[in-house]
Amino acid sequence: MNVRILADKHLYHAEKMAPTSAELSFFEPANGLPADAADYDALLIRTVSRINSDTLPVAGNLSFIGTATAGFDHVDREHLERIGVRFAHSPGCNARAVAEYVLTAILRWSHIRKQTTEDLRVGVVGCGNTGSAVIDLLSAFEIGYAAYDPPRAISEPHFVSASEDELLSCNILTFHTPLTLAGPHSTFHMLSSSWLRSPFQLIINAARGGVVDERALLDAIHRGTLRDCVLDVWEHEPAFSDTVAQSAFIATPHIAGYSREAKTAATRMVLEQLCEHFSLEMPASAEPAVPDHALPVFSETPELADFLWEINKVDYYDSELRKLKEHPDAVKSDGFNRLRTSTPTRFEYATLIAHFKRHGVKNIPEEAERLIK
Ligand SMILES: NC(=O)c1ccc[n+]([C@@H]2O[C@H](COP(=O)([O-])OP(=O)(O)OC[C@H]3O[C@@H](n4cnc5c(N)ncnc54)[C@H](O)[C@@H]3O)[C@@H](O)[C@H]2O)c1
Ligand SMILES: O=C(O)[C@H](O)[C@H](O)COP(=O)(O)O
Repeated sequence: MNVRILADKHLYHAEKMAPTSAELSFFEPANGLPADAADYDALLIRTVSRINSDTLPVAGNLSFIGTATAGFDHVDREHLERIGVRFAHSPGCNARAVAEYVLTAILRWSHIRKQTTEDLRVGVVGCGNTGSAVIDLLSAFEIGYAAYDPPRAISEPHFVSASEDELLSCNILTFHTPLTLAGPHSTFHMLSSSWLRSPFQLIINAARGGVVDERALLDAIHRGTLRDCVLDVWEHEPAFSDTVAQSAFIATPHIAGYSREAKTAATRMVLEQLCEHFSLEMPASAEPAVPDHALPVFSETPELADFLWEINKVDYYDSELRKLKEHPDAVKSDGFNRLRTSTPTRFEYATLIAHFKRHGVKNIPEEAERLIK
């Protein structure tokens, strides 16, 4: 069978990793789903393409849709089941990348705000792939945490969730749940004025816009019960509120999970499921290699927070996003999407540190060893 695949043109390395026997075509997601999408056998998307009964009323030839992402709130899975299309995603593909973003943000914040990490207790909301990776890094740096995930405690008897009271007594909250609009554990506006009655030093949302009520967040900042927030995701993405962005300690355009390792894994995982579905052979794929020019110079050993800030791209995304402020919504949304798709993706810390050592970079902080998995 000649399998015809239609893929988002920004799907990382799709052309290098797709089965050679399949025919691969691309679409520009900014223009919506192409009218002929259902003529293909398989569709590969990212979070920016919504799949539901309006965008894809009938399956046509399609028997497989895969999103090369961990989250799938952009896909109506019940609709796909009704029209007989298999759905696949890439669970855990970017857990480590998001965890490194969160650690970097916490260390940067505590460095600038002059807080010692011993005084921090981080409430991790949602302890699946990403929340667990965050906990691994917090543990590696001896930062206290409370693991809050009541649904997981129900499905996994060995997992004990922190109580809501324990969670709300933390000074930092970081969110790692899916966005769900209904059900007993719905997460829409999970962080609202009710939880924000408790004082917090820092709120981090690298899950989905909508999990955090931005209006309640701003109110808490204005009231002084919340000191700072770090936002990677926004309620009306790709549009974002200037006021919220300007109030944020760090504001980024949904790139917490954007490492080359994560992007490679995301594409690979979804293609493996596609190959299994169509009985195709998956070609061997190589891990991304760091280009030689990416070498920092440290005249003396920096603090870990500065070292990570220097070698990460969070600072770049943050300053570029802020430059979009006060533009009309269409320009901001376009800029937001462009920043996400045209910025060369970062490498994870373990890869970078190994590369620096190989090339004799001096004065790497000793604590950076804890980032090697
Ligand atoms: N910013 C980014 O780049 C980025 C990257 C990856 C994932 N995400 C988002 O983060 C979400 C989580 O990712 P993951 O890979 O860890 O998913 P996952 O499915 O492995 O884990 C999600 C966890 O959240 C828990 N949960 C669900 N409802 C909850 C509730 N009401 N209270 C507490 N816990 C709850 C689940 O029980 C589960 O353990 C994704 O769905 C996606 O939306 C964002
Ligand atoms: O859910 C996910 O995996 C993340 O939000 C992911 O980083 C989104 O990636 P994109 O849709 O931009 O490729």
